[in-house]
Amino acid sequence: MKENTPNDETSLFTKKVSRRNMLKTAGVGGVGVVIGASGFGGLLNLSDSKANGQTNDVVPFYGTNQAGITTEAQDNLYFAALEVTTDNKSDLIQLFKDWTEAAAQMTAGKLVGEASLNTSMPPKDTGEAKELSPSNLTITFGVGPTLFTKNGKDRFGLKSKKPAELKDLPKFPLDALEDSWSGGDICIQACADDLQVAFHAVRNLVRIGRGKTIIHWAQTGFQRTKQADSQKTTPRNLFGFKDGTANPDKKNSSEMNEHVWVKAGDGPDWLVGGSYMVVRRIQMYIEVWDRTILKEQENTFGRHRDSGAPLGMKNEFDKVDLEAKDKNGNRIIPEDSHMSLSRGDGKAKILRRPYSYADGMDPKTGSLNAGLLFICYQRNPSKQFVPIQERLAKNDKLNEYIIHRGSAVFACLPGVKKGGYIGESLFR
Ligand SMILES: C=CC1=C(C)c2cc3[nH]c(cc4nc(cc5[nH]c(cc1n2)c(C)c5CCC(=O)O)C(CCC(=O)O)=C4C)c(C)c3C=C
Ligand SMILES: [Fe+2]
Repeated sequence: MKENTPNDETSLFTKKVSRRNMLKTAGVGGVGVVIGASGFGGLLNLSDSKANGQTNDVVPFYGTNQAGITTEAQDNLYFAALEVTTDNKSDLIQLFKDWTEAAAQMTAGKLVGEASLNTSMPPKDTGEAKELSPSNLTITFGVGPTLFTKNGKDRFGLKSKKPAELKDLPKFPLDALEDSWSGGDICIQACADDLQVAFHAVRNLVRIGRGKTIIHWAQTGFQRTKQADSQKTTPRNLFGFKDGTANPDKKNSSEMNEHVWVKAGDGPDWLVGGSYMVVRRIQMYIEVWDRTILKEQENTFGRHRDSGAPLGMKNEFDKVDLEAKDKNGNRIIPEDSHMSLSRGDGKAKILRRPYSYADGMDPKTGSLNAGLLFICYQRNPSKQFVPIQERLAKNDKLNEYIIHRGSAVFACLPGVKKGGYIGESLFR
């Protein structure tokens, strides 16, 4: 553990702006609130910093693409898959409008709706994020195949708009999928550097949707916090390995255009600027893994555990040579290792954005109920996730230690401009 370091001038200027301070600031009409900077020679004018968009933990909600896809992964996730219970298209459109307004408020660190002193009504905002900073909250909305047609019914007249790629994944060998962890008409992925902020976001959206939607399944997720790893090294999964090393570069827009964002000609125009999300809830047999010798663990992934380097190499980002042989002519990186199979010829890439989960213990076995909520984004699941998972499901050494329990595919909607609403292009 690192020692606490005293606040310095820089940290004062990057001090997080809490929802309470933002409200205070809004209430004084442009006159800045000065926070305790005396003695350090610096004053932070919250009004100015907010007006200039200088708060350091706000991810802009509006944009060409939705946030939460190429955004650097926050520490926590709250994911919900919803079922739509209304059959009324206008109600559904109004819901997306209401969600857009609330999501824009919450990601900016504000409360939902106007504050009210009416004690005869439930408050508009549920309150648990009141003093909390925006925490880099992102809220990402997606629509599942069943929003378009369910049990043969076209409830919202959207059937003709359904993209060919928006369909259930094929059944893979060893799948043990449960309905209670699969599918959904709509998904909400809320990510934040504070779990209470992420939970608050989903809770308030679900509350707004009451009478029109119900929760089908939900999952919290975590990774190491950036506070615990100030170097922001690649996070490790619950098997202790660095997970995310060979991801495409989120900051490289041409890579994102090639692998992540749907383009004109890929399918219906309403999804241009969106992306397909594949979610798999994968249970990890932690106790079995913990009894496995290190050499076998490393052969399973094809990487060294501590450094994250490809087997036979020293550093995490050293070039991978799947053909490299040892002095006996054997491959250094086993052909059935997770890296070898997931990489394949290296052409089909996905943007992985997974979170670990830990949900108590399995009452049947007494073992820890933990795993990975594997979330990935791509332009075309049939050409990206599916061929990779087909190779993994057949031969991956990792299959001895994991089991897929849930599966869902969503079309994540394009981004929204101020004045517009999420899903506008679909309902137009
Ligand atoms: C079908 C897609 C994938 C599933 C499902 C999946 C599950 C899964 N992965 C790990 C841990 C690691 N995965 C790593 C690399 C990696 N995994 C996939 C795809 C799926 N993984 C890809 C495309 C890659 C990159 C391959 C490459 O190009 O090198 C690694 C190695 C480090 C890294 O690059 O991130 C680890 C570790 C777990 C634990 C898991 C299911 C529980
Ligand atoms: Fe993987």
